[in-house]
Amino acid sequence: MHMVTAAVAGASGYAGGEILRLLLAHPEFSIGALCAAGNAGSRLGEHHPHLGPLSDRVLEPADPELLASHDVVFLALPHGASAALVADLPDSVVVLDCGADFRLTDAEAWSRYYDTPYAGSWPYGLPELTLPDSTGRDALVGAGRIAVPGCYPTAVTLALAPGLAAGVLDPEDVVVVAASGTSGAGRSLKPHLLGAEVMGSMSPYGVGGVHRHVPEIVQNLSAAAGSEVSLSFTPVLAPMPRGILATCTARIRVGTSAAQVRSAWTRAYADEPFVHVLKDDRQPSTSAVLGSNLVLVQVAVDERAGRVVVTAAIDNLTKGTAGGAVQCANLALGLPETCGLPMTGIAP
Ligand SMILES: NC(=O)C1=CN([C@@H]2O[C@H](COP(=O)(O)OP(=O)(O)OC[C@H]3O[C@@H](n4cnc5c(N)ncnc54)[C@H](OP(=O)(O)O)[C@@H]3O)[C@@H](O)[C@H]2O)C=CC1
Ligand SMILES: CC(=O)N[C@@H](CCC(=O)OP(=O)(O)O)C(=O)O
Repeated sequence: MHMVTAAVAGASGYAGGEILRLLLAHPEFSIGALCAAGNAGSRLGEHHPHLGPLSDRVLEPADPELLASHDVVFLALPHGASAALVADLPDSVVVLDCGADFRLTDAEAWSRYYDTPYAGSWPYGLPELTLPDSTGRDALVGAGRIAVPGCYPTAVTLALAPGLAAGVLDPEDVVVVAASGTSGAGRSLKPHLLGAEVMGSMSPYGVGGVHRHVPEIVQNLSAAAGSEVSLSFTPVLAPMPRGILATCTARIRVGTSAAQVRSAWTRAYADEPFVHVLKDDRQPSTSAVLGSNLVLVQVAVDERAGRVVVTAAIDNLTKGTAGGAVQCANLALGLPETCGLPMTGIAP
């Protein structure tokens, strides 16, 4: 097979930079056009000095004709910018959208949480999503368009879907608190994300069910459960560049043993290369998944509260965005799913 040519739109941003880091190590991809908006004309090294071999590459405007000359296009753009670009891309180009534009199947939910017009929905790029009789992978093999999940939805969905799909959890009482590193907010200047505001401090935001990942998580968990899930979701900003740690609890169905609960997760993830259910009482940490496509999960039963407590750690830029996108591109192209993806974190 010839090398797969890939263009990256949004190359100067955090997600675009991480996609390029992964593509540089991928044996089947060659890196084509690197596109940006206001930073078009500058060199990639100004934005991503860590991507040495690509330092002198000049960023170009994200022109559909240029993108269309590649086998694969990764879009890492702000919400609302993808639809106009893909309208002019032929079906033969495989497109992975890291933005939210094509993630939601419910137009009404989109308009409640986003301020751009509803663009439609594409196959959802979470291969390990546990559904009652299948996985999310089925929709992705050979797909031409894929909506890459948000970072919180990746962690929370992988934490809870096995228990909901197995029917051991009550879908009507799901509570999640998840902490994220600041790169999750992207690179553009945000006053509440200046160093002095973030360093040495943690703070919740989007409190009270208003965060735009609520409908995406509900969509995923409801598909796993086979019925509408009721979710309370609170994100927390943590003083670190990367990483998400999600703490997810749900009521265990009466009559379910602790062993039955845990086996829902060990069965679902037994053959998943990136998702590891931790043994004993070890807990996931964001440092252990840094730079990797791994998801570390622990499942504990709080017998007194009658609840499961599932903790999950990912790197928001790797499995939470760019790694997920490359994993989906592998599936779309018929390559081994793990091809080119980091299976280990960096420690200490
Ligand atoms: N950061 C994360 O952890 C995650 C991000 N995502 C999603 O990935 C996408 C990118 O996020 P992130 O990298 O963090 O954002 P950044 O703000 O860091 O980067 C945005 C990129 O998009 C480019 N851009 C902006 N507007 C346009 C436009 N109209 N046409 C073409 N290019 C444009 C910017 O170019 P320029 O520099 O020239 O302005 C820049 O390269 C978002 O949709 C985000 O929600 C998803 C999951 C997690
Ligand atoms: C820390 C932080 O600000 N995180 C982002 C989530 C980023 C993400 O996953 O992305 P999408 O925008 O692609 O949905 C937020 O809460 O908005």
